[in-house]
Amino acid sequence: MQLVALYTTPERRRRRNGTEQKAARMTSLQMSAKEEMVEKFLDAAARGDVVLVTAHLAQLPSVINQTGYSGWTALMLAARNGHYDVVEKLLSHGCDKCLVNSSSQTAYDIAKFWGHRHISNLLSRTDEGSQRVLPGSEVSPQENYFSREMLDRLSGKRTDKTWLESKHSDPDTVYLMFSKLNPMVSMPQEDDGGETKLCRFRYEAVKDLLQKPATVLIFLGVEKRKNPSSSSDAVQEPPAWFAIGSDEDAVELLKRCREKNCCFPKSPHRDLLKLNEEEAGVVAQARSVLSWHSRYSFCPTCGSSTSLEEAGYKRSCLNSECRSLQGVHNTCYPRVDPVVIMMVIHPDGNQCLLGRKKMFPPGMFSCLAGFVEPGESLEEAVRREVEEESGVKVGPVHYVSCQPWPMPSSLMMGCLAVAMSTDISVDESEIEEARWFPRQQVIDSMFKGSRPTFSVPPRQTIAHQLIRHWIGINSNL
Ligand SMILES: NC(=O)c1ccc[n+]([C@@H]2O[C@H](COP(=O)([O-])OP(=O)(O)OC[C@H]3O[C@@H](n4cnc5c(N)ncnc54)[C@H](O)[C@@H]3O)[C@@H](O)[C@H]2O)c1
Ligand SMILES: [Mg+2]
Ligand SMILES: [Mg+2]
Ligand SMILES: [Mg+2]
Ligand SMILES: [Zn+2]
Repeated sequence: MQLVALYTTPERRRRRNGTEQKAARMTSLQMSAKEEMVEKFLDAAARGDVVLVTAHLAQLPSVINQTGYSGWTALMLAARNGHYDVVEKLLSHGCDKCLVNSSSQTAYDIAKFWGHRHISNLLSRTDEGSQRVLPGSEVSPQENYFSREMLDRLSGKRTDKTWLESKHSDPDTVYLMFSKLNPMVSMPQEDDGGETKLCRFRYEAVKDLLQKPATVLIFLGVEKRKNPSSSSDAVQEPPAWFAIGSDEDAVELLKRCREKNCCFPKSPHRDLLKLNEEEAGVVAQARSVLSWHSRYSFCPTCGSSTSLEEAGYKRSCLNSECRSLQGVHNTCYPRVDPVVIMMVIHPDGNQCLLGRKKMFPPGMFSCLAGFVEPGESLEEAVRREVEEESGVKVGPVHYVSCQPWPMPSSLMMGCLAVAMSTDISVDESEIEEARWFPRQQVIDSMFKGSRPTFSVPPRQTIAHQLIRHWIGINSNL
């Protein structure tokens, strides 16, 4: 294993490799203020100056994962030099512990190589036996795309008709427009960083639609307060958000919007992954509830018509004799389909099992996944789906994090699992190919290193995050 030796000052650090030699030719005057700050931050981390590290993070939070000229992050430097308190501080600020240096080492690899066991334990909490390949809980919870909640759902208000009506006509209320389950968005312009944005409407622009019987209106929640202590917030309620599902012609709906480049995306699997994290969370909620309404127009118990209640969160049967009106029935409420998605680790701890479906883009491999069946635990669903799809037998299973997946309404529960057998025999009806991939090959593909032999799904998918998670916690030393 190749590890660059460590330096404690920016000057010494830059002398180490090609990039560094180039940087050494650069005087500090030529460095931009930002670059200089990054170098000072990295130097503080390498020296174990937790006070200075904290000050830099407060001044410029984006510095946290920067690598500077050495290609090492602050976490790697602190892990190299055994600075436990700096590692702890960086983790508590949400630093990315999966990043690798030019030798494909994570901070965990580095701490382990240099014998800082208290730090490698902090970075992964690895134990003996099967725990060796199946490390424990994350230091900070992982947040997946579609998971962020920018709205407070205020479910208690769903039955408060007076409050809801006052919010309908409130000039601050935000309405999102959906056609065939897709939100109206403005497509990226050159000057806005390539982000797709939701089109937001006010009451005046949509009030005629709210009167139409075919319109489905969902109360999504009120904006979470960013600074709850501010005095103006105490008197003013934060804006409420609603989603409108309309059956009007999409071209007519688009005419209502004054923004440029508006459309209803044709490919949700691609286009809904381009929103910012906050809007993605709102779309996950709205799209799943709207899709439930579109699929459950009639009572699943007796087939009668239903009425929409509780601000879009309930459908009640209109047949007074129906069983669904006695007691609580899950047919009346929006459905969520649980799915397990798993990163299966080889018993040697250094390879993982990935598969590809026929519909995947050429060369892409991903984690295996499957629907949880009735009366089945998460762990059993993982074992059954992996064996069905690849023939591999799985032992211990650990939950990592989950992701709402609004196509139309899955909850992806991400797990790590240890294989107990290694022979692969794929179920060709579901999977075209499954293979064991060595860690180095996965790192090369993930970080576009040398000669990637395959591709992984985009960062917005939990599959991608599970693969990164494994790279970050599992060393190949
Ligand atoms: N976010 C991600 O990273 C990610 C990655 C992989 C899969 N997924 C999602 O996970 C879902 C499940 O994965 P899978 O397709 O491999 O599952 P799977 O292996 O269970 O196979 C799917 C088949 O199971 C059957 N099935 C059983 N219950 C079902 C239900 N409630 N709804 C629909 N079909 C059901 C159908 O015949 C379907 O074709 C997919 O729909 C996909 O959208 C998301
Ligand atoms: Mg399956
Ligand atoms: Mg599957
Ligand atoms: Mg299945
Ligand atoms: Zn009924």
